[in-house]
Amino acid sequence: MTEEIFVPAGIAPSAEQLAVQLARVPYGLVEANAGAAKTTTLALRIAQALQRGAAPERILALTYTDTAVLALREALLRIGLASSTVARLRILSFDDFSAQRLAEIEGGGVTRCRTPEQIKPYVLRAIERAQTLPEERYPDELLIPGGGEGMVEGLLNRFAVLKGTLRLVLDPPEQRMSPALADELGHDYASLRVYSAFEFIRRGGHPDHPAFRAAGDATYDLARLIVDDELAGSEPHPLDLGLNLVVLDEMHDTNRAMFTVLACLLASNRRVAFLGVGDRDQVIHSAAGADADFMGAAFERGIGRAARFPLTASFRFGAELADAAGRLAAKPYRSGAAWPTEIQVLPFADAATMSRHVARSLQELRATERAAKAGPGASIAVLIRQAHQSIPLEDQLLRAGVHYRTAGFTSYLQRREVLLVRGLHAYAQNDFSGFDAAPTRLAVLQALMLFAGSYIDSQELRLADRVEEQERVMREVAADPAAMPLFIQNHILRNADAEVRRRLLDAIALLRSDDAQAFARRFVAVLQPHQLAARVLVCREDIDQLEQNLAQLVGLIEGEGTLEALFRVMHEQATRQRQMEGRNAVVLASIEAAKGLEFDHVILPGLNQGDFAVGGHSTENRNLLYVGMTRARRHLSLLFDAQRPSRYLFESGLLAPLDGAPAPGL
Ligand SMILES: Nc1ncnc2c1ncn2[C@@H]1O[C@H](COP(=O)(O)OP(=O)(O)OP(=O)(O)O)[C@@H](O)[C@H]1O
Repeated sequence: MTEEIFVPAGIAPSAEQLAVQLARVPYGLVEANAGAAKTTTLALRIAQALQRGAAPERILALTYTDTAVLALREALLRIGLASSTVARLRILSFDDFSAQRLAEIEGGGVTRCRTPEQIKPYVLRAIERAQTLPEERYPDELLIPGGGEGMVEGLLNRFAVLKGTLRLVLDPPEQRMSPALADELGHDYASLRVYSAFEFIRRGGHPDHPAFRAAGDATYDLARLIVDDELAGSEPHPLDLGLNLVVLDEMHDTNRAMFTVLACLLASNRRVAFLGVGDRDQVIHSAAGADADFMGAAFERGIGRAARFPLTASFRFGAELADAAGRLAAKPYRSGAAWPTEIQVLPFADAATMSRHVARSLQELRATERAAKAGPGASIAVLIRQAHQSIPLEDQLLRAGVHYRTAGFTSYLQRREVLLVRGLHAYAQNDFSGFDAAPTRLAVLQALMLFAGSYIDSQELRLADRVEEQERVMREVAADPAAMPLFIQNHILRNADAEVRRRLLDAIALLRSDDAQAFARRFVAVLQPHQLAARVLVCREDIDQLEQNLAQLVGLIEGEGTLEALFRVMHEQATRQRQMEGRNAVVLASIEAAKGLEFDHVILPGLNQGDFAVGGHSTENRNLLYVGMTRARRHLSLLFDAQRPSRYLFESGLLAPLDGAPAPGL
């Protein structure tokens, strides 16, 4: 009997795609380049399973990120599945799926912490606990200067690797931990001791479930239950969902904990088939132990023999871009698209000129589209490496009237440090009328509180009442602009630590003087944002970004001339931003946030030596450019500082080194 084949809308599947769609193998794997239709082919495989009679609830699609969840949903709708059917499929990120299963097992009640700042108090308590345990045999190893504040980020990174790799779960050391053993395990003794104290605190208090979970913890906790054989006796098995099909997108980002859950999932659903897809050159999350080998030999070793399917050509872009991406990633790259992709590589004298160029070309493009009245305009993304790059860009987009939305970071006008400065200026001028919406005034108060050191943002139950009370009072104050100055004076500045208060008051005096030149020259030195941020934020990258954000903000004064004009323009821009239309908006996003998506035009500004390869050349930095440039369908623009092009522009063959020129830098 020949089977009925699902026929998608809009595309004619290639023979390679059909082979995957119709496969009847227990396990299938596809390793293929960006744009080679991996997500679309997963969607086709799902559609075929539905065609064969599977109920949507018996199909599970897993991804690494929330963006990939959206990309898969869109691919399913694009090939013609009804939205009511797509809504019934289980499409989840790995961590959300694990959290859902654990909620079934534990009965819920576990708080999920979303930011490192929310976990910070627990890490500090773990350091304290590790240092004061009476049975500690190497107390000298645990002497940490300065109360451990500066170590929180590094510790969290090490915890993520320990959890992602299940290092201490699969291979528990037989002897008691010692500095020599820690060394053998490839970690330092202090980190491992603080890690056990942290896990003790996280698990403490309740017999059935932990107190809280941060990103990755749900997958780790579920993997632990599996490794410790704690699910084996349950009837039915908590991972037996009667599934017919499991698909996994972005499989290159799989770590050991995820793989353990996947293996158990496939073993617990008797009649399940599996299809995983990925691209080794898109690994940008190796910090949590991601290892592309789980698509390779490790799959065979851990789960079973898999049929391997090719998808050899990119449907997203033409041969020029396939060629450049192939050179960058040093692999063969074919294009199967019926159109050429135009690539522009443009040098600029500085970031301001570059931003003006981007805004002007987008303005012209939208005007041409409007004149042609040809339906929805092209999809456009400006993809940036670091959030602070958005400030001159957003400033120019707002001036040019280009509608945009941000992804992966908040718009610069809403960032905490920018709200802090705008709030200090309004306080200095005793005029909050520029903040015309109560939620923005509330955000200003929260930013001031945060940097003054009086903001409570904690998941700890003993602080819950205080958090709620603080929020209530701030909401009340924010409702009335006239109440802002007194509250800032009496509750924020007065309660701030003496050193911080001095800096804030100096900054206010400088803003009150209305002296643009003094502002440009001295504001950063007076406010000392680095120290201000280091007291409250956890990640070095966030602290650096905050400092860079303020430097960029101060730089905007050049275009304005007076302080009054600068802050008035920001108020006006914030109002204009609230009125922007979502439809046809340009997407201004981090590269990470655009992974899995595609756009007709992609603009990548800032391909400069020293800017793009944050922290120096690494595979992850190269992969970020690979991910960014392969989002483009028809046009790709790479913009760089004429004096210092990134070495990746040479590696991708998009810039030719001049004869006798020095070797390109980073
Ligand atoms: N048979 C086909 N004919 C024409 N276009 C196709 C075909 N199959 C897929 N496409 C299109 O190719 C583009 C890339 O597909 P898709 O997003 O699935 O690639 P991908 O491999 O998942 O990419 P990435 O790894 O970069 O996220 C999409 O626009 C999709 O609609």
